[in-house]
Amino acid sequence: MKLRIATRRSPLALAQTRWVAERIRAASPGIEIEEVQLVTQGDRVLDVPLAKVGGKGLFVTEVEQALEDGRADIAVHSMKDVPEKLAAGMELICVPEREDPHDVVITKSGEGFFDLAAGTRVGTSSLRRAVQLHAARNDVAFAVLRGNVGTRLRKLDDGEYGAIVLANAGLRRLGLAQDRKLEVLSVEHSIPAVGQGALGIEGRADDARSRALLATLEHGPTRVAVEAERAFLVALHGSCTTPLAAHARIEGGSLQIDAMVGAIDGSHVVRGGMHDWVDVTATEQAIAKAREMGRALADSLLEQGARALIDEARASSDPYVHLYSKPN
Ligand SMILES: NCc1[nH]cc(CCC(=O)O)c1CC(=O)O
Repeated sequence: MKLRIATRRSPLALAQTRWVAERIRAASPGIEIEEVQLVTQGDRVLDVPLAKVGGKGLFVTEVEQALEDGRADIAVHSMKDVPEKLAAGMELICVPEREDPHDVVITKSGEGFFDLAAGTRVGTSSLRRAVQLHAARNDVAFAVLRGNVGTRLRKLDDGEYGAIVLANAGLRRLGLAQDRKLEVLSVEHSIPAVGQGALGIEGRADDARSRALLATLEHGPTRVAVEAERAFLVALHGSCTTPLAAHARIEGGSLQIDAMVGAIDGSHVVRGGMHDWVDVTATEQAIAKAREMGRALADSLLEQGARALIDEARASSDPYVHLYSKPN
């Protein structure tokens, strides 16, 4: 029996794909797994901020096409890069257990974000990160930072930046977290991106065989949390330049969601949180409730004026001009 997995060729995408492959093999000994490696549009334009060239779909569309064409059975994505809507007939057929979802600040000498000297150049292309960190410290200078995780770390090592901000999950998956001086940012200081740290395994909705092969990887609490975050995202329908965050987790039988939407100039942030009990053993009901909570939290941010912030981000020809020292 053979399973073909479509994947991007970046080190992180390959690490994620091999993490999944290893677990499928453990659950179904004797299965043959083939990697179908693809170079996506998103991989070809690595020097431009992602938000400027068309956003999330860039990494996913060409991988998804391989599923539609029948060149692959499943595709492993970073959940963070999965667009609001998948192609017709496609589903997230498995959501494995989440890695650490938090953002981290990495420096060469190990000082924390609050110890950085005023004026320090902080590398991140994420307006979500910049807006939230600006709220905590308006005296550092944000600068665009692109490239895959290895490239970004090299730019820190080369002294182009005094600090950089990345997802801990990517570092950990690449085995790069342990030899780095980093500070994990709490949800209080930086609410992670929708889906951060989770994987989304996409397949054809009618492909029962792939779904069965992945059944042991499915992780109920992660699925429920991700569904809440994605319902929030869909309700607000931000563009890829919207400083927007939502993070959900299950704590003691309760689902907690925290979310924010910010102005691209960092002048204004609306935030909110919500918690309610969920029974993750009754997954369908828990998912329905999680989605309702995500939508309700979106409504509460809309009541606080989130729409104007989202529209402003969408209309801006250069959303980086306000908070970034050297827009490009
Ligand atoms: N936007 C690129 C991207 N997509 C997923 C990850 C990291 C892993 C994850 O969030 O699951 C990263 C890099 C980063 O934000 O540092």
